[in-house]
Formats: sequence, structure tokens, C-alpha cells
Amino acid sequence: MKPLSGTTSAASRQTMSEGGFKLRSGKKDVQIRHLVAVITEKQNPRLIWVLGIYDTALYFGRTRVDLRTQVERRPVGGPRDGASIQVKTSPTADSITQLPESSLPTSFRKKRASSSYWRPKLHQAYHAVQNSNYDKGLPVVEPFVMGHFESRKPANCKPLLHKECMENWTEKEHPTEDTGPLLRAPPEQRLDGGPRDDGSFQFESSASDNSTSKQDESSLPTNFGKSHVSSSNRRFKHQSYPEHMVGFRSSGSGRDLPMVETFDICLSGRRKSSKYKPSLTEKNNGNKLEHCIIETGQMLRPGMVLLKSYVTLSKQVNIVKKCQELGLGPGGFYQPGYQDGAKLRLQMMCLGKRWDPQTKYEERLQNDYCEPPGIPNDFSLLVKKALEDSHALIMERDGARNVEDILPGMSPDICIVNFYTTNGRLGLHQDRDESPQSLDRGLPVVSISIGDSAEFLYGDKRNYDKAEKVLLESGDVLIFGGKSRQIFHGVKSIIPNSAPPGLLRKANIRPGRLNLTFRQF
Ligand SMILES: O=C(O)CCC(=O)C(=O)O
Ligand SMILES: [Fe+2]
Repeated sequence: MKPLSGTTSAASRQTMSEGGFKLRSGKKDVQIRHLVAVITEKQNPRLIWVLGIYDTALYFGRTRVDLRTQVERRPVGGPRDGASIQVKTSPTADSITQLPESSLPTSFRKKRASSSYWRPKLHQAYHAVQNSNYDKGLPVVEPFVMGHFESRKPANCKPLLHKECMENWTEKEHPTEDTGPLLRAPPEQRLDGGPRDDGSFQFESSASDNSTSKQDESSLPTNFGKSHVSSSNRRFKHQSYPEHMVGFRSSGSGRDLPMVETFDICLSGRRKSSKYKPSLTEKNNGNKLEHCIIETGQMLRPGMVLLKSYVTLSKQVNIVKKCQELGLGPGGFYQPGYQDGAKLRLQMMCLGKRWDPQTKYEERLQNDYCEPPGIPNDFSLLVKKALEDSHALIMERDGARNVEDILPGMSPDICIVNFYTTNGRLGLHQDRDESPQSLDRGLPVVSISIGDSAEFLYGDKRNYDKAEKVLLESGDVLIFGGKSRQIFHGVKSIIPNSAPPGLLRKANIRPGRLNLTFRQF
């Protein structure tokens, strides 16, 4: 997710103090009084629109809604019905009559109602409003879901009754040219020849095999679990948010830092299948010792080991909970992407050091300027134990005397945590941004899978047809080091509904897959 890169320039602050909000965007100024809403699409609940209030009306493309009479107010904290409109007027809505409607720029009212036109402006508006309110000691306006909207807005300009708004905004209309630049692949990068059902595209880098590091993904619909940054307190609160709620976290203590969308890897509320009774095996799995890896471990290649069902259920639950907590905090999950707008089809968070497909390793990432959270000690211990057990396996299977020649040990100082929703994936790539020494020594990547299973591909070349496939299930640990350190690998697909029921029940992880890859820089 790119930062919501609005500005809080002196000019915009000044304008705000006159009672309005002026955003310079290209040659035009857009005036917005307060941010009031975020709108998501029905099938594809990514953040697409942020609305502003100006005067007593709310503008959405060409639609004008009179706030005084026609907008329903509902408490913001409650559960969302996906098809309803939910509006919360700004805390300072009482003063919104100060600005005459006539001063609204024509462009704001009449400009073509396309998401590619409005979206960047409204994102800017959102960010600027937040910062401005913050500067003025006003509550930071809470973003919230305002029903579902299918790309095209109603064409009429007349004020709409609330009921009409709702019907129009929930109506199924087919997107045309209007997917917006952030979602469109440059033609030469498009891999699968067209839009996916969710309106996004898959990209593939045109880089040659040997120059390819992890960089070939696409735009993931961001069904974020979300909430808002507390108005009076910008410090992080870790909490669970309703599925598909849009939320933002402040990216640090500096007030001009961007707000970043949050992603909750867990669902809030109870799952429907509450009648589910755990099997005895499942109950035991929470407590029993790791399987005997001599029986369950597999050597896929020299230096490449798969430890099936290695992580117990209770440890998986702990990992999910820890990642949820860290993922909602500073330096937490975000959707990485590239300058041209292409996005990876996953959410990512880094522990220990930060890595991003565009910037590679760096102290702080540009999306939120946060330092990464540290790697929790119990994660590191688990990795070390998995390596030791792999060594035992290699010794047993190969009779190798110096197992470290085949699979070197390592102490992880970086962990890249990925969350794939069920339509997530990751193209074939090599992990080779670690230090030359680390790569030369073949210090392994240790990968832990939790949640839904993944079809994992690996091979010598970046060639999907020749790649081998292995199923990575919840609790599996895959290790690739030594001669296999720089294999090409990727995630072909996530298998829906394949996560262990006990994990769903105890950790309430959302549909999808959590993967942690540990490395030593
Ligand atoms: O999700 C996976 O199994 C692989 C992740 C990966 O390759 C990476 O983060 O570099
Ligand atoms: Fe990788």
C-alpha cells in the first residue's frame, strides 16, 4: 500500500484555518471541508474512495448529498452490513456551513466521475484532513465504510435521498475504463492477458532469470481488516477490527508522517462453525512434542528440507497472535508494490530489518518510515530448533558427517512475514538481497507456513513449466540453504478452506496463509 501521500504544506494548513480545505493537485485546487467516508467495492473490498464534506453537502463525483437531511448517521463501532451505507459526519460538522457552496471549484462538482481522477485526490484529501485536524487539536476523522460501490457512480447531479443513494451505490455496474492507474499493468508486464475477476491484474517482471529477485507480483485486492487511528491519541492501539473495515495507523510520532492502511490477519467475532468439536488428534496436537522429524522430514534437494507438521498447533496459534499484534502496529503489514503501481499479491511485514521489493533492505521503509519490530525470541528459538532437527535428518538420511556443508546453520536477524489471502500468490523469484557473505555461505532461508495450504513451486530456473511443486500445509517448515539457497521459488496458489479447524477456532486467522521466512543478513 502506498502511503496516503497528502501534504500538510503551510498553504493547506492556512486554508484550513480559514474554514476550508484546499488541496493543490496539479494545477487545480480541490476544496474539502472534512473527510467523511471511505468506500469499498462489493466484490473487492479495497479502499477506493474517500469522501469529503464541503459546506453542508457531501460530494461524491457528481453526486451531492445534503448532510442536513439525507445522510443517515450510525454509530461507527458497530458491525457493518456490507450492503448498507454508513455515514458519520465529522466531529466538527456543526461549523460546516461557513463556506458557501458557490466557492466549490467546478472541477470538484463536475469533473468526470472516474476513480482514476478522484482517487488520488481523495487520498490526498484524506491525509491532509487528518494532519490538519491533528495540528489543530481536532479529532482525527475516522474513516469508515460507506457501503459498496461498483466503480461507476450515478450520473445525476441532483441531491439524492438517502434511499436513492443506497440503491445507486450498491447497484451492480460493470467497470469500464475506470479501474484507475494504480491498478493497471503496463501492457508489457501483463502476464495473464486481462483483468482478473476481481479487477486486478497479475504482473510479471520482464527481468531476466538472473536479475530477478522477489519482484514479480501484482495488485492484490486489499480486503483489509481495519480501523482508524484514535482521534486523541495517535499511538497505536492493538485491537481487532471487523473484516473489511478500513483503518489506518499513524506511522510514527511525527505528525507529517503518512497514515498507513492496516491489515488484520485475524477476523474479529466468532466463526459460524462454533459447533465444531476438535478431534482427539487435534486436541493432542496442541500440546504434544514436535513429530519425530526422522519420520516426517523430507529432503527435497541438497540443502532443501521439508519438515511436515513441525510446528504444533499451540505454537501456530501463538505465532498468529503475535503476528497479528505486530502487524497492526508501527512497521506492520502493508501491501508492497512498485513505483508504477504494480502490487504484490500479499501483505507484508518485516521483523528485525526491513525489506521491500522496491527498496530492498533499508533501515526504514518509505511507506511509513517505521523501524521494524524485532524478531520475537520464541520465533528465533523455533528456527534454530528446526535447523538442528534438519541437521539430524540429513545426518540420518545421508550419513553426512559434516551436515553444515549441506545445510549451514544460521541465526536469523530478518524475518519477512507474508500474508496471502486466498487469491494471493507470489511469482517465482530468488531471495538474494541478503549480504554477499550470507549468500556465498548458503545461509538458509527457514520458512514457516500457517493457515491455508499453499502450492509452492521451486526450481533451477524461473520457469513455471519446469518448476517442481510441493504442498505447504499449516505447521510445515521448509528450509533452503547450501546449494539450494538461491533456488527460484514462489507460491502458485492458496488452497481455500484448508487451514486446520483448530487454528481457525483458536487464533481466528482470516482465510489465507501466513508465511514467515527467516534469514540471516
Ligand atoms: O510464502 C512463501 O512460502 C514464500 C515466501 C517467499 O518466498 C519470500 O517471502 O521471499
Ligand atoms: Fe522468497
